[in-house]
Amino acid sequence: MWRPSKCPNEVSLGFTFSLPLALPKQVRFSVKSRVNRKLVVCTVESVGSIYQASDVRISKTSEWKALEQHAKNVISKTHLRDLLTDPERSEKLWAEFDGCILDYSRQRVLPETMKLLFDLANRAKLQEKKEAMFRGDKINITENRSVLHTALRAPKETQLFVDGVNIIESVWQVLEKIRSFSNRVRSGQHTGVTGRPIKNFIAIGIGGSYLGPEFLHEALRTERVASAAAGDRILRFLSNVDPVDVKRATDKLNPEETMAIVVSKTFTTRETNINAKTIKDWLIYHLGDSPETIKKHMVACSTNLDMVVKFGIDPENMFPFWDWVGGRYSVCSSVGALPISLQYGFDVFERFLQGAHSMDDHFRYAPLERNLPVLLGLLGVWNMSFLHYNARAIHPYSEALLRFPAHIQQLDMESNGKHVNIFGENVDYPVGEIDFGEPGTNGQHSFFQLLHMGQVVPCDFIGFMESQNPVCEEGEPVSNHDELMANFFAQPDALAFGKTAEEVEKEGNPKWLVPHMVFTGNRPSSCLLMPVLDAYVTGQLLALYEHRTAVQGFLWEINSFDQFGVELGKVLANKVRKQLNESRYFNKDISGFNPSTTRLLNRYLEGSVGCAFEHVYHYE
Ligand SMILES: O=P(O)(O)OC[C@H]1O[C@](O)(CO)[C@@H](O)[C@@H]1O
Repeated sequence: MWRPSKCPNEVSLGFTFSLPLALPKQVRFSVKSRVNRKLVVCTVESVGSIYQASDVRISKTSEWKALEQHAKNVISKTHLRDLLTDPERSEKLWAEFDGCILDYSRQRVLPETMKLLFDLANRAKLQEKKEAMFRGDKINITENRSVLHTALRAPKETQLFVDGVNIIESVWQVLEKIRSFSNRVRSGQHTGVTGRPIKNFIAIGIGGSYLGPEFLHEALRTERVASAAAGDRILRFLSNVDPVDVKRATDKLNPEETMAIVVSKTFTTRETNINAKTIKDWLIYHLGDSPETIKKHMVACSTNLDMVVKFGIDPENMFPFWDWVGGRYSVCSSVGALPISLQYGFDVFERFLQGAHSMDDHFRYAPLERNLPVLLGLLGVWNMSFLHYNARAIHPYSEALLRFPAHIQQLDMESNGKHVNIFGENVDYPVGEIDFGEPGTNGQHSFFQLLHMGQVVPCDFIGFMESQNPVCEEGEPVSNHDELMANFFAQPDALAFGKTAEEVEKEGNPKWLVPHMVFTGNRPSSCLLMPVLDAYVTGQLLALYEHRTAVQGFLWEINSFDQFGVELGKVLANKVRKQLNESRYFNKDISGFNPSTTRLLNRYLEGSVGCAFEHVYHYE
């Protein structure tokens, strides 16, 4: 597939086209064309040979049809209760890598189903697409960008050239800068403006500039090595533009000992900019309005040096990353590296990178049949597109992963929540699940009723061989971690086997009550069993789920790496902001909105602002 790029500004060719060529690498050449009678010369570049407009669309291939038939004629007639009696099947539906075990025998599949899914993966050129991603081809075609979060965790000695630059060298330059800066702050060499050591950090960012680092921070907070390294330091996150979040983030912190880390890829995100401004004012109010205050107490992670400098942050205190790192894939860049290294030390962050890299290599090189992210991705496609389950849940049996479901929710839903394929055509099959989850056992006492008796939601159960914080309570039959894990083992079987009317009756329940107590079962899930949750394992887990999302996007032939869906709401908020400014301070009537919004806005304006500006600014 080919796309026009580098056209003169006034010309938008607005199309992509294919040539009957399948070239192995990206190439560029120029074409002359007449647009509005003007002769223009554009550079045209291949986005690689992985997508050809002339290819048969995935849902029209014989491999896709075979799976549809298989779902209808074979799988629909099976029940997990029966499938799980077959030891050979259980043995086959199991894969292991580097301490991580995936048992997918409770998925509604047979070994034959997996074979058909591998055929589909081959037909979708999964191997080539993976390779194109790792190689740095511009597979994010709508934004003309490479997708190289895997380069963020590549070992220092490796090389990867993108547009003539060895990006691994750039990655490690930033990591080394973070290592040295975090060492200086942690050792007290870099103090606050009043000379006090810095021991509180507020990471200001939203979406991908927040959820990944927060999940990682929570995962490490109770881990032995990381928590010892953190000492009495405090790391908090400020994401929501709700001023209440400012209160929560700054509550009881001494500004003299606090550093704000502004994390924004674009540095144009309204929520982050307002929060950064609010924290800047908070620091200035308490520490004085001198350039030193900002220099000592504010740093940034961004791709936008100009805006960082304009904001007033010393360019020396900016830790860059690159346009080939998508926001939701950015936790391994300075976005996660800086806050986590300040809180826990760089060594802990480096272990996290190593875990992620180990999973990257496995994803890149292991055969499909033993490849954990590929297996998870294929099962996702199977459940969504062939069995039509449109949601899925993640249940980590570890409180330390309490923010993991939220991170995966953004990662996956922002990536695969699409309605057109890579060619711009409507997809004629369901893509993009609704992801949600809670740590077990909390989820069990909340929404599991629906999972057992209501809609069918495929689940991932994530458990750990050992606890981060082992406790044995005298008089109890098992340790607290075993108690937790008893649930990890029980829930998938309860979902799979259910309980028949006959079984309920046998328990002596009155007849009228029986239907209320029947569990239909046949509800699919996967079990991931991992070693104790440390920085390395957290890295493995992250990469596993990042690649699962990519696999699904590759098979569905969608672009998992853009996010235009978040734009429309932002544009409308701009219009509302202008209206609020004009109505509140310049007595203008609400205009230009539909009747429902006009009514709501009028009602809202009856409320009090609760604070005042010194000078009212007319917003344009
Ligand atoms: O890092 P930035 O540029 O502030 O963007 C924050 C987030 O906003 C989004 O663009 C949309 O919500 C995310 O993709 C991104 O992670």
